[in-house]
Amino acid sequence: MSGVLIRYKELLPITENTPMITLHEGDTPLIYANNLSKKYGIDVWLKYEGMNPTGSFKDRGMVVAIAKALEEKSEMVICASTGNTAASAAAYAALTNLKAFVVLPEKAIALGKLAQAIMYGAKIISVKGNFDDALKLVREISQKFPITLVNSINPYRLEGQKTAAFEICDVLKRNPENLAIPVGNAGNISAYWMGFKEYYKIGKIKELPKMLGFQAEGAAPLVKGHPIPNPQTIATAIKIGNPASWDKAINAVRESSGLIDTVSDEEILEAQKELASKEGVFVEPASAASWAGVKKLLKENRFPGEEVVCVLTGHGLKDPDIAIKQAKIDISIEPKIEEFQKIIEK
Ligand SMILES: Cc1ncc(COP(=O)(O)O)c(/C=C/C(=O)C(=O)O)c1O
Repeated sequence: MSGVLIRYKELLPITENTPMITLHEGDTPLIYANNLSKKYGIDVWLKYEGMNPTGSFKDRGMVVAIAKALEEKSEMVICASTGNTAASAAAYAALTNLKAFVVLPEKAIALGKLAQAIMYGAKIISVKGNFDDALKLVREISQKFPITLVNSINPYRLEGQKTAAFEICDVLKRNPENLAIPVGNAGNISAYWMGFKEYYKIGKIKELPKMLGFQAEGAAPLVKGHPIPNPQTIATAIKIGNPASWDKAINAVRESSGLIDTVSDEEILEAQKELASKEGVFVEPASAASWAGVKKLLKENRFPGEEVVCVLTGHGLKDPDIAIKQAKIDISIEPKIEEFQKIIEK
């Protein structure tokens, strides 16, 4: 049987009472980007987390958080979300007959994610504010009501998400030299670092990678060094002004001698297009921040080394609006072969 709970049982907080649930999350592709590696002169690997059951890396952590909630006889779960946590919580709650409340910043959720939360049957609550306001509210709710909070402040979330670091090392049979990752609420960069350190401790890898975190220019509290009250970016998944795992993320960057930097919305959209058109890997804008950041470092001659694994955190179909806005329908013709003839002869 596949799934995160089974595959890394010994390294997860699993007891004999933990229900071994799964939507067959994890074991996502680690793709060698031939074209990008050739063009940019470094080895580029893509960890395609969009291939998880609900289309983002959130499933890794959610399966552990929901399994532990069931073990603790919880009947309701809640999360604030920019969309992917909500989609994942709704899916695993559906699987396990838990009631899920998802609290979303109004008018800021990508279409695909909203569709998922609706179809999986979550109770959708839209708040008049941003993600940070929503997170503050759900923290208060989970203190006051018998509802398990499943945001990445729930330690079981990071426990599950660290398994992506294990998978990368298992496939490469070593640690990667550098890991590039988008940073919003900062749980994922913290979870990867936790995973690499655990693998190092048990002798599975001989060295530790540098952690290269990237935030959107208009939503970069970790880079600016203070919360951003009104974060702005087209990459709605990382439109977060006050990350819950702030200290863990800074610690991961510091301990790994890595860095945290910003990328513009333009650089994000360019990277999203390049990943799709050059490697056939379609990711949502926030995910492309990892590749956009590597390109920025290469351009400024600051890239540390010769290899990188870019974490591509969510599938491109999550945010079709953004993708369609980038495209233009090239040609419209009468459905006649002669019309096509004119095109191909140009
Ligand atoms: C596609 C995608 N890429 C990157 C991030 C940033 O990860 P963290 O730095 O661990 O927050 C998110 C985060 C989304 C939420 O926080 C949510 O869904 O509420 C994401 O969906």
